[in-house]
Amino acid sequence: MGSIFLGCVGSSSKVQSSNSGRPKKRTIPKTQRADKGKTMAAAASRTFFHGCHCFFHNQRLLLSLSSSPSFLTNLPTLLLPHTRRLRPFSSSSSSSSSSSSVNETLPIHEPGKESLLRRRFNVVEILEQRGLLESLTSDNLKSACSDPNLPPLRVYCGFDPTAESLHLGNLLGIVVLSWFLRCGHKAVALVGGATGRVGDPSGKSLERPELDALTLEKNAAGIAYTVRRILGQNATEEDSFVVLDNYDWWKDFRLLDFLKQVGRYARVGTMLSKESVRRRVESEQGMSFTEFTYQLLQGYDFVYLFEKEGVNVQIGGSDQWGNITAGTDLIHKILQADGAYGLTFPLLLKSDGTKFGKSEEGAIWLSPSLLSPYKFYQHFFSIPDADVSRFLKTLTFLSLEEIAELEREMKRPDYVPNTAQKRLAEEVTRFVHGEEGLQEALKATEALRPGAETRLDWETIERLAGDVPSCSMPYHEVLDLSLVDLSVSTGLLDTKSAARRLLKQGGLYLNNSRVDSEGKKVEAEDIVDGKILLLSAGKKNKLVVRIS
Ligand SMILES: Nc1ncnc2c1ncn2[C@@H]1O[C@H](COP(=O)(O)OP(=O)(O)OP(=O)(O)O)[C@@H](O)[C@H]1O
Ligand SMILES: N[C@@H](Cc1ccc(O)cc1)C(=O)O
Repeated sequence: MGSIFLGCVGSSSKVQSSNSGRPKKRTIPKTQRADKGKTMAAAASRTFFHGCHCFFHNQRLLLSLSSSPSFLTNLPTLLLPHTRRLRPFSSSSSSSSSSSSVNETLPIHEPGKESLLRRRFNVVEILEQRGLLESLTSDNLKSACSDPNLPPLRVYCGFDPTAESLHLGNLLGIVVLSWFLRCGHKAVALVGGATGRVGDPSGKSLERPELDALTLEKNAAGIAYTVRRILGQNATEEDSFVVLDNYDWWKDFRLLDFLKQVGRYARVGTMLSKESVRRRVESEQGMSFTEFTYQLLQGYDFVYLFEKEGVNVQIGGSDQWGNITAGTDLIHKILQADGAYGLTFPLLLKSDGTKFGKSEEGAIWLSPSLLSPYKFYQHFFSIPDADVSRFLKTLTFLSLEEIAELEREMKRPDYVPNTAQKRLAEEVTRFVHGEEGLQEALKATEALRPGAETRLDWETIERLAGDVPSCSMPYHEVLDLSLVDLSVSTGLLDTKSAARRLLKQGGLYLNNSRVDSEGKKVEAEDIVDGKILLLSAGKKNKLVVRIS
């Protein structure tokens, strides 16, 4: 498995100019706020204000909590007035139909809740400390996110349905949304049912292949389900997030209205200067007009969400900077409103420096139907020591103190290898697949460990068959066959001499029990529940044999 690392994690974040594709260290100039802007801002503010929650703490309490092992995992339970489970936005529907998703508006403000407002944890500082902050459109977000006199922020992150599942790279967006939720803010996960039809050119050297409507709908439903599941099982506050689909507001938007309401405010020079456009325009293939317009679609999404849902922060990977600033610019120009922010986080990169994306090879899928919790867990369990600390900071909610302690442990002579990886694998698997998924992964890991005491049953091995190679053989061919021959005829090992060598070294296993004798043959009682066998060559190379 290739190692992965987070690229360009700066010690301090940049505040970038919104107009150019290149980072500049200056803040967005304040536009003059016209009456219309005031109305919008007030409307946005009104919607933000409902259901807000708070943290009863002072600096001392924060410090003492931050030294507890998983203070922010437990933080809502410790500090929030409400500890109810989230109302199942997440499970109320298992698929997202675009028309129903738009009805999932965040609830209306409950009067009297403002009095509960206290100083909040500063989510931007937390992200910065954990290497999850690349750039901000304005430093004002740092104060806006922790000011007790302001309503909670509403933050959104978009995901285009270009595959049926999200992947590890997308998980960063969900983690960042989750940090906002943990710090008392509200979140919107946006599925790009419309933008997925256009294709984001950001970070792509070639035009994306067009997907048919049915595939897009299926993918959108899968992604909405995954985000709801993950945020739902990790949020403790009812009504703190919704999942929307931008097809809902794009499907009836007519071209002439778009040109009048949006296109008129967009400057072609600015659009051309975006990183995603410049690179493609200079390429041999060039860029279609369709993909060129992408930034305006995502830009208008922010305008729409700002106006209708009171969303005032958009987050995304650093490749999204151009699209996010297209949105803040349009909010300034169309609505003449301040108070919209963009925040990007560094991309999770593979060891070859390429973005870990869903259309790349070897994606670590978040959907259990594409990658079992066991395989997901194993991925993190096998991460090189050099990457563990960064992954703990960016993908888990463990306190920095606890991570530092794990780092210290790793340097001790009596350190048990993979202890930190185990913790990482447990935390990330629980976050993505829930406690049940984690237990499934742990059970499978134990069952697959050569020499494990666990008695294997047919169901356990059958479940593993999705994760390891498998084959079928008739009962009469398997019975009495030597293990050496079986290893070769099933393709587990290439040659009989390789099988004999491994057996002598003690590396050949049948149903987790070491095969000691070259003469060992398959007996009726070796066939688990009369249906299945598990062969292992060493720790990692496994094969399931179904008996037909
Ligand atoms: N490797 C990554 N690291 C951090 N964020 C990522 C990564 N890949 C995608 N994202 C973020 O996930 C969000 C959704 O991205 P998107 O839907 O384009 O997925 P994608 O995996 O990049 O798709 P594709 O591979 O088709 O470009 C964006 O904010 C994007 O920046
Ligand atoms: N452009 C984003 C997805 C997205 C779509 C619509 C938005 O409004 C926001 C984000 C991506 O491909 O990564």
